[in-house]
Parts: sequence; structure tokens; C-alpha cells
Amino acid sequence: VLFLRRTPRKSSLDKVPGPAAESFLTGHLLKLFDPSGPFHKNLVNAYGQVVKIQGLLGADQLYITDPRAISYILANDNGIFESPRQTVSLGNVLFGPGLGGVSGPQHKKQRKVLNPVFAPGHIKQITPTLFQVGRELQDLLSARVKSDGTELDVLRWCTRASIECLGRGILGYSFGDLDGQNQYADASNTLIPNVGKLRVFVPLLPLLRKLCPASLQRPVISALAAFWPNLKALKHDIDVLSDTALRIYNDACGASQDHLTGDDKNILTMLIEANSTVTAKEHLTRDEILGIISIIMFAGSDTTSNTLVRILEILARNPDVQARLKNELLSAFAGANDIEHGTLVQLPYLDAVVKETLRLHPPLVMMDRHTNEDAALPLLDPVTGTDQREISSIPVPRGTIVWMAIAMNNANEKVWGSDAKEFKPERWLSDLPPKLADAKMPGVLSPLMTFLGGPRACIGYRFPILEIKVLLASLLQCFEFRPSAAHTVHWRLAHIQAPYTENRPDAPSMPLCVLEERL
Ligand code: HEM
Repeated sequence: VLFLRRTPRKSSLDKVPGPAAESFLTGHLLKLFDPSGPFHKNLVNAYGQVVKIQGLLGADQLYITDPRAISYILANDNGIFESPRQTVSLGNVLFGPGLGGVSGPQHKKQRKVLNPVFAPGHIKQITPTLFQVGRELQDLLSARVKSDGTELDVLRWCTRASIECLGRGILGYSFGDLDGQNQYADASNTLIPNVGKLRVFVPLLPLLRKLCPASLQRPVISALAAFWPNLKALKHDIDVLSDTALRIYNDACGASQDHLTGDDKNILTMLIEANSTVTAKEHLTRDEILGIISIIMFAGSDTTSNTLVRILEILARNPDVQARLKNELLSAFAGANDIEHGTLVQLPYLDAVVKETLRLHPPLVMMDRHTNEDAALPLLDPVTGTDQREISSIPVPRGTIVWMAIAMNNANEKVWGSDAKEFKPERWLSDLPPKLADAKMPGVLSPLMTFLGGPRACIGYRFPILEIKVLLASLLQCFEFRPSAAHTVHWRLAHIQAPYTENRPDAPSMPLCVLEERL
């Protein structure tokens, strides 16, 4: 009822073009959350770079590809625009009060302490640790090929490697053998499906959290979970995530008391040290650091391992690309186990393959923001309104959800050229189209929007790029990848894009044929 009352009957968005909704209840949301279908492409082809769509109960939303409009949203993020309250509330419930689970000044304070510890020099130091995990992944796959045959679910092992890279590289913590028991991996795997089973309650979270004092929230959830199996399963996952964060934090506090120096330092110990020197106003509480550990682990694992297996899938389907990449790596490594960070990151074809995959297949295909007040969105390319007049600035009423179309931006033919939707790593080996510079894409890894930009951009974006390069180099030194003979893979949107097969519709997997080439 509240929702209906707040929906204006006549909206300033009435003249923005867009398709009619097929359902008053769910609007276009079901199609929007199926990016493998043609809906996203059709929206842009038929209506242009700003499209009006419908959310729940007929609420107007905007789907935006226009670079200037997206720049404006990101420049005013955490102000006129903000992560929707229910998204932040959900982040807080799942991970605690760290980054994704907080907003406003608290979010700004956390970014201020964290940004310097994610600096390029610190990420670079992690390279030898990542190569060590790469060697463990080589040995594990080799053993699995011998025991299970050449058809393997490479996603399972790449995800374990990714968790270990984050653990050792960023947080100074090891989860143990890559094929040993890992409660964290199991819980983070079932977390989003378990949230999905209770998804009708997610829009109510901000209200429920307001009504129930913080000190009572846990006891109330425990009491309800006793007779509500879906809540019990979700609570179990949340408990595993928060227990893991606590173990990692306690380890790091012990380690930083031993006064680690130089190479022994990791991002977390640096954060704990930096936190001890900031002013009282900037100081992060223990719960905030635990929340930050939890969100780093969750935001950093599947995004990276899904991208890594996406590359392996592309290589399996394009043997010429695989052969060229392998040649570049074999001559750079010349039989050694690892190479210098500077040499690795400058390998041109490796860089091109990674960037081209992140461009065409961003794990997060779109991100939403909510207007806190009335806003006017400037456009780079005017759109034609439903009254046939040109619109160069869109008045957006307070309370509107706007979607930034990351994937469509990365493949926008207007700026990337007519081959924008093709996988062509070579495009990165010569000058990129001049229109890209004119568009001034506001991403932290411009011209890609994959890690977004602005105050909520991916804080760790340098890390997954390095990790993917190291693990890919380690794998291609020993194995050749070919498409699975038994299964067809379909990519679906869970919270991020993930691969599924027809025989395992409930859990992501990436079956590939893995042929060992190591002598
Ligand atoms: C290919 C891999 C990755 C992609 C595509 C990716 C993408 C993104 C994007 C688009 C956001 C912005 C979300 C928003 O606007 O609400 C984000 C946020 C975030 N990412 Fe990543 N990410 C990746 C890997 C990582 C890794 C490895 C880490 C940790 C080392 C990480 C840590 C975070 C954190 C903590 C946030 C929340 C930032 C905030 O709210 O201020 N991500 N990521």
C-alpha cells in the first residue's frame, strides 16, 4: 500500500520511450534478470540509450546505456543517487556493516581507510603467493585427471583456488588443501540460492530492521529459524561466513602484534595497522572490519573464478586463440615456474584476452541506484521522446530505480564499432576507437564498465585481473582445454553470471575436457 501511495500517477518519465509491461506485478523484472535472452539488446536497439521500464507494481524505472548519464549517476553516488536501501540492508544482514552493508558517511569513512591498502604496489607484492596457489591448482587438476578422467568441473577447482588466493593474498589466511573440506566454500555456494528462497521478504528488510532493535535481531532470527527450514539454511550460511571472518580477523590481529614487515604484510594486516593510526572519527570498529573481511571474500571469489572459467571455455572453443596465448606464455616462462610481476602484466596477448573477456562478459551485467531526490540526467546522445521531441536531459523523480547497463555499455556499437559484440582480443593490440575517448567512460578500468566507477566502484579491481593472469598462465603451461563432450553450458544470472548445465540446474558448473601436457 505504501509503495502504491508513493508511485506518482503522472510522472516526469512519461515521455521517456520504453516497452509496455506484460505484468503489473513484476513489470519487466523477470526479463531484465535473464540477460542471456534478447531483452537487454532489444531495449537498446528499439528505444535507445535511455529506456523506461517497469519494476514491481508498475513503478517506473530507467535502463541506461548513455555514458554521460552514467557518469552523472556515479559522480553523485552516495548523494542524489544511492545503492537501494533494500540492497544495503541485505548486504548488512548477510555480511555485516562493511562496505556493501553500509551507506552515507559510514561507507565513505571505510573507503578512506581501505583505498590506500588496495594500492597497486601492495597488490603487486602478492604475485608470488598467487603463483604458489597456481602450482597447487596445477597439481590438483593433474591428480583429478588421473583419478576422475579428462572431463572435469573446472569451476569447482577454480573457485577453491580463487578463495585461497583471496585468503592468502589479501587476508593472510589459508583455507588448507584446495581439495580438502571447506565449509566457507560450501556456505558461500548456497548463500544466494538460500536468499532466493526468501526473496519476497527482501524488500521488507529496511522496515524490519527499523522495527526490531539491533540487539534483538539475532535472537529473533534464531527463534524463527527453529521452525522455518529455509531461514535455518540461510542462517547456517550467514553463521559460517561470519565465523570465518572472525577466525581470519583473530589470526590477523595476532600476526600484526608480531609486527610483520615488508613482504609478510597482507592487505588485512595493513588495514589493521592503518586503522590504529587514524583519528577517532575515522576509526573502524571490530564489527566493521569483520564486515569488510566478509564482503571482500564474497565479492571477490565467484566473480573472479567465473571469469576465469569463462576464459577457459572461450579458449576451449577457439583453439587458435588458445594456441597463440599458450605460445606467448611458454616463451615468457621459458620453463620457469613463475615470472616477475612486471613481465606477466605486460604480456600483450594475455592482457588482451583477459580484457576482452571482462568487456564482453562482465560478471555483474547491470547495477542499480535509487534517487534520493529529484534529479536531471544529462545525456550524451539525446533520445526521441514519445511526443517525438528530442530529450537531452531527463527529469528523474525521487524514489526512482535507475539501472546502469554495464554489459550493454561494454558492447555499445556506437562507441566500440560494428564488431562490438564479437570476441576479438586483437582489438586491444592496436588503437581503440577514438569515440571511446570522447565517451569518457567513467569506469575505474576505463573504457570498461565491468568494475563500475565512483565511490562504490570495485575496491579490489586490480586483484582479480592479476589473479586471473597468474592462474591462467599456470593452467595453460600444463593443460589443453577442449569443450565438454557430454554437456552444454548455459550462462545464467544468479547474483552474477554463472555457468549451468542441463543435468545440474541448481548449482553452477563448468565441465571441460582437460588434457594434461606436462611432461
Ligand atoms: C572479475 C572480478 C570482479 C568484478 C567484475 C567486480 C565488480 C564489482 C562491481 C561492479 C562492484 C560495484 C558494486 C556496486 O556498485 O554496488 C564491486 C564492488 C566491490 N568489489 Fe568487486 N569485482 C570483482 C572482484 C573483486 C575482488 C577480487 C574483490 C576483493 C579483493 C572485490 C571487492 C569488492 C568490494 C569490497 C566491493 C564493494 C565496494 C563498495 O561498496 O564500496 N571485488 N565489484
